[in-house]
Amino acid sequence: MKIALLSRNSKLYSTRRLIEAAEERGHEVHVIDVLRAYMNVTSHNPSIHYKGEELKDFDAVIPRIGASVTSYGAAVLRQFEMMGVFPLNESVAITRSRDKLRSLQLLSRKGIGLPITVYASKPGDVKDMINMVGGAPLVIKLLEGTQGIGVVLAESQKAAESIIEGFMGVKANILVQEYIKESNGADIRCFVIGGKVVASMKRQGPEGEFRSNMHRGGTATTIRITPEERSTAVRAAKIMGLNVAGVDLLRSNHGPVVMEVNSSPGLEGIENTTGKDIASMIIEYIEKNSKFGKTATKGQG
Ligand SMILES: Nc1ncnc2c1ncn2[C@@H]1O[C@H](COP(=O)(O)OP(=O)(O)OP(=O)(O)O)[C@@H](O)[C@H]1O
Ligand SMILES: [Mg+2]
Ligand SMILES: [Mg+2]
Repeated sequence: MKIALLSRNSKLYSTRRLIEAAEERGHEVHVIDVLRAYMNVTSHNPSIHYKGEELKDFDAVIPRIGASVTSYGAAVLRQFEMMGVFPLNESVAITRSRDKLRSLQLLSRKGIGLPITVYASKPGDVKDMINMVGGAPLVIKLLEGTQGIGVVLAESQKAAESIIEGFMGVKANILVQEYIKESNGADIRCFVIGGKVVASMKRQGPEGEFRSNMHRGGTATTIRITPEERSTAVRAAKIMGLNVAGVDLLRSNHGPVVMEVNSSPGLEGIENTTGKDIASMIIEYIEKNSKFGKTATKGQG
C-alpha cells in the first residue's frame, strides 16, 4: 500500500513508529506536513499538491493532526477523502472529537457516564453554576488548556467563586466540573483500534496532585480494566466515529466516567508502558479495512 502520514514532524515518536511499522510490513509511507499541502478545492477532480507535485495513488491516509492545525488539517484530510483515499480516522470524526462541548453532548445523549459538567460563556449567576455541579470541591478547566495546565481544583465554595470570576474577568472560556475525588489522582487511558481496547494504562499523579498528566510528573503503569470500562471506551470511540481513539476514563463511585476522547492518541506512553506494538496494530487495521472510496461518514452529530 501507499500510505500518506499527515504529520508536521517525522521525528516525533508516534510518527517514527508508524513509518517503521508500515515499512516493516512492506508499505510505502509519505510523511506530509499538512500546512505545506495546497489544493484546488473547487475542481471536480479533487487533488492535493505538495512540494510542486501532485499527491496521487494513495491507498490510505493516517491523520496525526495537532490541535493547533485542526481546521486546515481536517480540510486536507477531507480532500484525500474526496479523492477516495481511506482515512484511518475521518475528518468529521476528528473535528467532532476536538470540540469538547460537542463531544460531551454527544456522549451524554448516548448514555455514557460523564462527570457533571457545566459550560458557560458569561454566567449571570456564578453561585447557581457551582450548585449545578454539586458545589465545592470542584474542578475548573480552561478550554484552551492542555497537559494539565489550566485545570484547577477549587476546594471551597469561596475559592470556586473567585477562580471562576477571575477567569471570566480575563474572558477565558471555561468549564466547571464535578470533582471525582475517588479516582485518587489517577486516570485510565484506553487505546481503541477498530472497536477493541488493544491496550490500557493507568496514569497516576505524584503525591498530593490530582492531575495525572505525565507533564505534571505523573507515572504510568499497566492496568487490568473492567468489562464495563472496556465497553465504555469502545462505545465512546464509536459514538465519536473514530476507528482509532485514546479514551480517558476516571474511576468514579458511579462507574467509569469519560473525560475525553482523543483522535490522535500518542504511541510513546502506551507502547513503553505496555510493551505492545501498537503501531503495527494500526497498520494491520488499515490493511484489513482500507478500500478505495470507503470514506462514509461514521457517527452522528
Ligand atoms: N473532574 C475531575 N475529577 C478528578 N480529576 C480530574 C477531573 N478532571 C481532570 N482531572 C485530572 O486532571 C487531569 C487533567 O485534566 P484534563 O485531561 O481534563 O486536562 P488536560 O490534560 O490539560 O487537557 P487535555 O487532555 O485536553 O489536553 C486529568 O488527567 C485527571 O487526572
Ligand atoms: Mg488530559
Ligand atoms: Mg487530552
